Formats: sequence, C-alpha cells, structure tokens
Amino acid sequence: MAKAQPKVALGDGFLQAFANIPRTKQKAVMNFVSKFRANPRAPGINYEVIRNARDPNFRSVRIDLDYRGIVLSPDQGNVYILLWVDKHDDAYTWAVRHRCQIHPTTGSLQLFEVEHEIEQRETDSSPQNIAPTPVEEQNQSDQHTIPATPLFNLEDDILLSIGVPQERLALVHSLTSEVALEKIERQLPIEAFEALYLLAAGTPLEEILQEYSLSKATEPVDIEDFEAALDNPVTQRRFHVPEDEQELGRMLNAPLERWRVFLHPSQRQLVERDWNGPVRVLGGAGTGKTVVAMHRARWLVSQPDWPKDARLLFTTFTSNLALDIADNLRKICTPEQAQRIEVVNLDAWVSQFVKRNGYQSTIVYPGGKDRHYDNCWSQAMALVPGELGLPDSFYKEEWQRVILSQQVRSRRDYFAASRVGRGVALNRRQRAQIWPVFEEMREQLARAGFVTVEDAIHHALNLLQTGSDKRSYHAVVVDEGQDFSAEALSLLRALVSEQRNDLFIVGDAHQRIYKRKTSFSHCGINIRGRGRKLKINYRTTELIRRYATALLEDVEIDDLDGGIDSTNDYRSLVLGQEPIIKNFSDIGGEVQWLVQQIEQLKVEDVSLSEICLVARTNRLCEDYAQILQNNGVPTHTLSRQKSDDRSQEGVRLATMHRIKGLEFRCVMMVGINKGIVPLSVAINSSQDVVERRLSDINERALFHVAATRAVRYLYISSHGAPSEYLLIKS
Ligand SMILES: Nc1ncnc2c1ncn2[C@@H]1O[C@H](COP(=O)(O)OP(=O)(O)OP(=O)(O)O)[C@@H](O)[C@H]1O
Repeated sequence: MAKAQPKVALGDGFLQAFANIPRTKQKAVMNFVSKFRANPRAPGINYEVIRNARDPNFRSVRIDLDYRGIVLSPDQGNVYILLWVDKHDDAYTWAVRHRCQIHPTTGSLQLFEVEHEIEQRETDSSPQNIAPTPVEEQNQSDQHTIPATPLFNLEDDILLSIGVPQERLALVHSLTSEVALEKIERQLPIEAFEALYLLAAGTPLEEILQEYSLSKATEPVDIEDFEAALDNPVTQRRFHVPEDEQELGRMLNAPLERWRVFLHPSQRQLVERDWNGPVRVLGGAGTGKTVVAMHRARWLVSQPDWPKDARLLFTTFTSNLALDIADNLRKICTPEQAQRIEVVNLDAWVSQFVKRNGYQSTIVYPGGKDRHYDNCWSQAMALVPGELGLPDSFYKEEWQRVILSQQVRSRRDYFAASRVGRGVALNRRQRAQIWPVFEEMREQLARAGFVTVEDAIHHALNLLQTGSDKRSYHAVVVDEGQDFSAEALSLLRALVSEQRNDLFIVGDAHQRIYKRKTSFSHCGINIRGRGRKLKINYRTTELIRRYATALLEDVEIDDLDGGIDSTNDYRSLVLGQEPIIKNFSDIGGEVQWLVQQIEQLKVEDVSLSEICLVARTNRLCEDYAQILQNNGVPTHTLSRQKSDDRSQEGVRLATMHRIKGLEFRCVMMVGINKGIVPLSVAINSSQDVVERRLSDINERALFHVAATRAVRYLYISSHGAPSEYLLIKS
C-alpha cells in the first residue's frame, strides 16, 4: 500500500532561529527547507540520532558544512517537524535541552526546555555535587522569608487540563510568586505558562479553558498520533504546516512576523468558522483585532464555496490603516485570494461610489487644509440670530449631532428631529430662527461643488436602497468599528445581504477618537449571540497597558452595541517596566532629556526608526522635530498619506491621531502640558456641558491610543505645568 503523503510542519522556534542566522547562510537553509518540504524522505537527507537528547524523536539533519537542522521525526506516522536551525554544536546543544511531546490530556504538541531535568540528573549521579534545582532554590530562598503560600492551590487534574506536563506538576506546585512563575517560563509549554499567568492574575479557570480551546477531549488522546496533534488549535499556536511552496516562501521571507501564521487559539476560534450573521469582536489595544480581521478575510475568500467573482470589502475608518492592511493582506494571501478582497477606507469608497453614479461634488472636511469646509461654514454663520445669544460652538455641534447625523434637510424635519443628549433645549420658534444657518451651509457647499461626508454616505445609501446601483459584496470585514457613524454602519449593512458570514466588525470604543457612540442594532446590524472579546495583549507590556487604561477607568465606555465594555479583563503576558514620566521647566530641558534617552536607547540596540515622538498637535510635532535636528538627532515626520517605511532613518514624529494603528518599540509622548493635553480648544470651545464631557472622553481616548502604541518603552514628558491627565494614578 502506498504510504500517506508526509506532513511537514515548521515550528515558530525554527523561524526565530532562522531569522538569527547570517543572511549569507539563510539561502542554503531556504533551499534545504524547500527540498525537505517536498520530500522529507529524499535520499539526500540524512537523519542523525542525537546522543544525550532527552527526546527520543529528535534527529539532526545536515544543511551544509556548518549548519544543522533539528527535526522531530517520530517513528510512527508520517510527520516531520522542523524545530530549530543553528551551527552544528549549538544545534545539538539546543536539541539536548528541549523536548517536544503530545500532552496526554489536551492533545496538543508541546515544546519546552528540560535543562532543569538535566541538572537534576547530573546532581543525582554525583552526590558530592549537590547544586539545588530551581524548585529547591526557590524553596530555600523562601525559607528566609514568611512561610511560603503556594501560588496555585489547584489539583493535578486541573493543572493537566491547562496543559501543564506531568513532569512539571511538582515544579508548579512549588511556586510561591508570579516572579517565580516568570522565571520558569521556558520550562513550560507556552499555553501552560500563559494559562498559569492568567490564573495568577485572577482570570477564572473556565474562561481560560474556553479561550485556549481546552475543553475536555471527548476521545482519549493518543500521544503517538502526531498528525492529529498538528490539527489541535493549541498546537497551531506554534507549529504550522505550510499549504504549498508559496506559503513556505512567505513564511521564510518574514520569519519574525509571527502573526502571519501562528494564531492564538482564541483568535483562531473567531476566524475559522461559519457565523450565522454579523459578528462583533471587541478587544483592548494590541489584542490582535486587526490580525484577526485580516485572517478572517483570508479565510472567507479561501473557502471552497466562495462564489466565483464574488468580492469581499475590507474597510476601515482611516486611510493609512487601509494602506497598511492592504500591504499585510498581500503577505498572507495568494494573489487569487488577494484579488477577491477590496481594501479601502469607507470615505474613499463612498467618494468613488457616488462619483460613479454621476454625483459631481467633492467631499470636504472641517479643519481640512484646503479650508473649503470652514469657509462655507463662516458664510453660513453670518445668519446666526444674535438675539438667541447662543455661542458659535453651539451651531457647530447642532450641525454635527443633529442636522448631519439625522440627515435633517428641511425646516419641517428640524422641528421633528430628536435633540436627546444636547445640553441646550430649543422650542419650536427657536428652531425656526436657527434653521437658516444650516440651510445656508448646505447651500454654500452645493454652490461650490462640495459635500460633507455624512451627506455623501446618505446619498450612497439612497442609491443602494432605491436599487439605482445594485453593488454588493459577498462579505464585509470592518476594522476600527468604533469610529463609524450610524449612517456609515447602515451603509455597510446595505452592502451585503443578510446571510451567513455577512459582516465581521472589530473595534474598541476606548480608542474612539473621531465619532460619537452608536449602536449596531440601531443600524440594522444584529449581533445577538455573536459578540466576542479578545483578552490577550500582544503589543505592550502589562505595566504600560495598566498605565494607559487608568485614564479611562472611571469613564463609562460602550461596547458598540448599547452596552458597557470594561478594561479590566485583558492583560499582557510580559510585565515590563513602568512608564517614565518627567516634567521640566522649559522645552529646552525636556528635549535635552529626550536626546539623552534616545542615546541610551541606541546603546540598548533600539534603532532610531523604532522610536516615535508623539505630540498633540502638528505644530508641536514641527517644533520638536526642529529642536531634535538642532541637537543632531535625525527625524522623520509621518505623513497622513503614506504608510511608515521603516527603512528610512530617523526618529519618527507623529501626532496622536496619526500614530493610531501603528506600534513602536519606544514611544515618547512629549509636550504633555496643561492646556495641550487635553487640548483646551477642543474642550473649551463648547459651552455645553454634555459636549465638554464627550470631548474630554475623546481626549482621554487619544492619550490612551498614543500610550498603547508602545511595545516596550513609554516615556511621557511635559514642560511648564503638566497635563492633569498625568496626575491620575495607574
Ligand atoms: N497571533 C499572534 N501572534 C503573534 N503576534 C500577534 C498575534 N496577534 C497579534 N499579534 C501582534 O500584536 C500586535 C497587535 O496586533 P493588532 O494590531 O492586530 O492589534 P489591535 O487589537 O488591532 O490593536 P489596536 O486596537 O491597538 O490598534 C501586532 O504587533 C501583531 O503583530
């Protein structure tokens, strides 16, 4: 009988090791891996048994004169897993220190260090040399302090259910602190370490089992069945079977971009399944919402029943994020899959759509560089009825919150419009007096050939609803769902028929910096039973996350569908260091300190392009750029239209709005002064208490967004009086 096709997988560690070898050697490894994937039993591939290896299934394979690969090659089945690559001796040392086996309870394939077992074995065999094992070491150090209480008071079967290997039970029972847990991280399989970390932080066991797809196996696990283990979602967190040569090429070309292949089980659960209608995925900053949305799009268009010629719309609020997503989708999709996905920010989509349908007007924005919108507004404001004594800010807010958002188009409409949530009450007569201002604004815009984005969206919606343009998509995936207006959400609803897998929306209202709260259900998007949340932060450290969320803790933040969302149910898995917060008497002192920090970071191997200085306004960005340059620090200001090209040298400069969606190893929030953050003109331009409160929430969200872009280091500095936000304790 013909032997089944061999299954070749790559571990995340292999890719990491591959990334670390010199470029000149990578070519040989690539050629080897390609040959190996095609036929791991090819005559030219010699499997050497590794003496001293704790894992009987480890073999070494020769790549060239110097380099060896470490492969898991079990006797049974037809599975080959590339685990590591390194120089001959280093590869062997790695192999001796690790073990890769199937967990008998969870059925996942686990990789972890066995160094401590080796030490133990050595001590066992030489009684005169009694070095303590890590467990003993910890117990010994604990003897000098208070009697140690175990960190986990859990039965063995519970520890086994979260993937702790049998041989690590004693070690886990002996732990008495989170610090001790962090120290043994590498001796545990990743999922067991994370589950213990989350348990220690107070996450309920049930939730962890659910997040990690660790529900009890219905059938007994066969610890020799490596093929079945590769299908386990927990295994897929670290091991991946490339579908074809192209996918293998994509993996090796970007070995450190783990998100491309290794989804966390909680992410995979959202991506690879049919949903019976619209899905809403919440998640704090850095929890992988964009990653999930991209994989969801790829998964949908790669299904065998995806109709020929059908299209998927992937949309976002900001244009830079749409650019990044289009780039990243190309990295995970085949050209055929990529062709089925249209990536465009919604405003641009609307503009193209209405133009194609004969609409001549150009969309203009308040505060736009061209000043078109603001000029029209000034003309309209000439009609303000002075006798009412309402401030100018009132009219702007009324225009945004009532006229545009409810598409009020006549005086009669205005009489009937809802003004719930507006601080100033108006009777019918007053509305009649005010109406001409808004009528004039539309007139001014129309005369100059302009339109607001709200009106253009409304027009697009009309075209679809009246059937004038039957454009539709087979599925719509949305990132930054929190920033879409009600009308925009209704438009998205109209773009795809109500059907299985129709809409997939990710978002986080803690990061809402443009619009006001909306509710999906009011826009015809019914997510009942299909609301989910991502809970692990991959980007920032825990201490940065805590600091960045503290500012929003007492603020009620919505869940995009009329409910409340919280910040205390997501975590980072690396503690990291506290953000550094400094105040200076003047900008000169501040910049001097920044320059010193930049120098220090360079010593720590952080390149200039991995540092981003963030300020509240464009003007401030320009000032800091100038002063840094005067101090000999090259800078590069991020533009609105282009994605950041990290090959360009220089410390990045960006406004808090521009940095949204990006991430940097080091973020320096600068000029966080009183009056600047929150921006006093943003808060005080309104005399309406409700508006002021909402503007303050937007400003807090902006601060939160900026702080959560930091991967490892967060510096916050001010000069003169510091912002009141800096006084809030994390
Ligand atoms: N499965 C994964 N494996 C490795 N890295 C991941 C994974 N998922 C996400 N990440 C990384 O975590 C970081 C945050 O991901 P992403 O931008 O998707 O989060 P987000 O929730 O959209 O963030 P935000 O809302 O703050 O913009 C990125 O660096 C991404 O590559």
